[in-house]
Parts: sequence; C-alpha cells; structure tokens
Amino acid sequence: MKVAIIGGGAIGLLTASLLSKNGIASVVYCRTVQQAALLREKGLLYRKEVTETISLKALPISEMKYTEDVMMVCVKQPSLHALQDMFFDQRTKGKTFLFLQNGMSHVRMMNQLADAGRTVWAGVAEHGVWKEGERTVRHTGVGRLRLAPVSLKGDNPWRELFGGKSIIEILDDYLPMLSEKLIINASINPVTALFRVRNGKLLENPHFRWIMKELFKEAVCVLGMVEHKERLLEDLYRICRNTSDNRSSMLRDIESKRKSEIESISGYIIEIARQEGIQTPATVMVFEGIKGMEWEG
Ligand SMILES: NC(=O)C1=CN([C@@H]2O[C@H](COP(=O)(O)OP(=O)(O)OC[C@H]3O[C@@H](n4cnc5c(N)ncnc54)[C@H](OP(=O)(O)O)[C@@H]3O)[C@@H](O)[C@H]2O)C=CC1
Ligand SMILES: CC(C)(CO)C(=O)C(=O)O
Repeated sequence: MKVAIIGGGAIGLLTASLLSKNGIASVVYCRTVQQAALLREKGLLYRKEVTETISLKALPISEMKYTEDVMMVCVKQPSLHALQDMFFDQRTKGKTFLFLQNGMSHVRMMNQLADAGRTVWAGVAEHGVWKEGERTVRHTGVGRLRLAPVSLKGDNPWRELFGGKSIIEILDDYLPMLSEKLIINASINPVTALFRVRNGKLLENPHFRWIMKELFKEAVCVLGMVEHKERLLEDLYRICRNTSDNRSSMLRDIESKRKSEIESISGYIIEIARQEGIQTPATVMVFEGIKGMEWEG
C-alpha cells in the first residue's frame, strides 16, 4: 500500500516516522521544493531520547502524482482551503483520506469528500511534537492517535500501516472524537500561546491552571458534554502532563507569526455558544487576545 503524507510539518514528519518504524515507506509532499530536496537528500531526523535518521521520499506538492492509495493530510486548518482542488481531483477517486487536524472547520469538507465517493477518516493526535527544522522533528510527548470513519464504508488500513501495537485507537464516531479534542485544544492552546509557556506550565502555575479550567468549563457546556466533565478533565490533565515539554501548535504559530487555528478552535465554540445563547466570556477573551497578536504580526 502506498502512502502520501501531505505537509512536512510537526504532525506530518511524526506520522512519517511512526510509519517508518513499522516498515512502511511514505512520500512526504512538502509546500516547498527546498524542504522536499532536503528531506530526500539528507533524510528526516526524528528526535526523542536519541536522534534517528530516517530515509524517505519527499516531493513538492506541485509534483503530486496521485499514485498513492492513502493520503494523510497533515496541514493546519488555514492551509486546507488551498488544497481542496487536489482533494477533489478525479484522480483521487477510490483513495482513502485521513485528516489529522485539530478544530472543527474541516467537518463540512470531509463530508463533501465522502459524498463524492472517497473513503474519509478523521484523526486526532494527542502527541506533543514540534518541527525543529525543515528536516527535524522532536517528539516531546507520546500520546494516542485516535481515528474514526467519516464515510459510511471503505477501507480500514490503519492497523496494517501503524502496526498492531496500541499507538492507534479506532473509534466508531468521529464527531464526539473531534469534540473531545476540541475541548482539550480550546483549553490548552490559547493559554500557552498568550503567555508563551509550554503545556506543562498550565498544570504547575495555579493562575494559568485556573484560566485553562475556565475555558474547559465553557467548552464542555457549549458542546453539551457536561455529563462527561470528570472524564474529560482527567483527559485534559493527562494530555497536558504527557505533552508538558511541548510548545503547543498555536504557540508555535504565534512565535512564527503565522495565522493560527484559533478560528477553528475557540472561534467554533463561540459560534455554537451564540447560536445556543450561552455566555463564554473566557473563550471570547482568549479568542480576541490571539486575534490581536495575529493582527500585530
Ligand atoms: N504540533 C503538535 O504538537 C500537534 C498538532 N496537531 C494538529 O495537527 C495539525 C498540523 O499541525 P502541525 O504539524 O503542528 O503544523 P505545522 O505548521 O508544523 O505543519 C504544517 C505543514 O503543512 C505544510 N503546508 C502548508 N500548506 C501546504 C500545502 N499547500 N502543501 C503541502 N504542505 C503544506 C507547511 O509547510 P510550510 O511550513 O512550508 O508552510 C507545514 O510544514 C494541526 O491541525 C494541529 O493543530 C495535533 C496534535 C499535536
Ligand atoms: C496535544 C496538544 C495540546 C499538544 O501540544 C496539541 O494538540 C497541540 O499542540 O495542538
């Protein structure tokens, strides 16, 4: 089975590394010709306790050949729009897609792709990972990779690709899975990005922890998951602990002066809250804070 990874960022390079550890070669499609050449010629450096060099194939996205059976989409939410023509290209008919984004803005597009006859899966990564350089990824926190089908029928190649070990968890329903991860990201990401701290500080510092918990309470209420509050709070603390050394993806965006995923995460919660007539003052505050930082550039 041939695998394409679209996006040579933190999650894309981590996914390529996890596949390689299971003996599966993938092609990483990068935005730039330069990154693809670097990965191809020098290999990928995967850093955890030690550094491993992984040989892989990499191409610029402009050279997409549509020859792979599985497409794992690992770009951020704001970058999905520019790739839509490629997803819906006739040559992707019969292929399996996995979308590995935080947030909820891609739900409509995933459903349209499924309606257009592709096998579509959604996934959420609970790993902490960051791209240290164009060919270097640091795996700062090991977590679960949870996957669930969006289309009603189609292939399930994930055990074969990732191996039988417990690094993946297959679920039946993608919406609760995405909502649960949304609650985690709406609680962690904006706080780390506004105060420029690693995830672990949100547990250590009682003031940051208080803010995180206020965001958590609002998200749980808006998404109608109050009855699961205790379990979700445990998940939040577990993920924060497991990724304590990580700089969240939103913090990385703010540091790199890139557009963040705040609209797909806190923005989504604010939109639902308005429809339901629920007040979310803490979420609105951090949303405006992040938008303000993006505006400053
Ligand atoms: N980092 C983390 O710890 C975690 C991240 N996530 C989620 O995973 C998703 C990906 O995040 P992450 O990997 O951190 O983000 P990164 O910014 O590290 O990676 C995104 C990659 O996509 C590339 N890209 C953008 N546009 C295109 C395009 N048109 N064609 C090909 N490649 C493109 C970017 O290239 P370039 O850099 O050249 O612009 C970049 O390498 C997000 O939704 C994030 O929230 C989930 C769990 C943990
Ligand atoms: C799991 C976590 C919180 C890791 O930092 C993440 O999803 C992110 O950074 O976007």
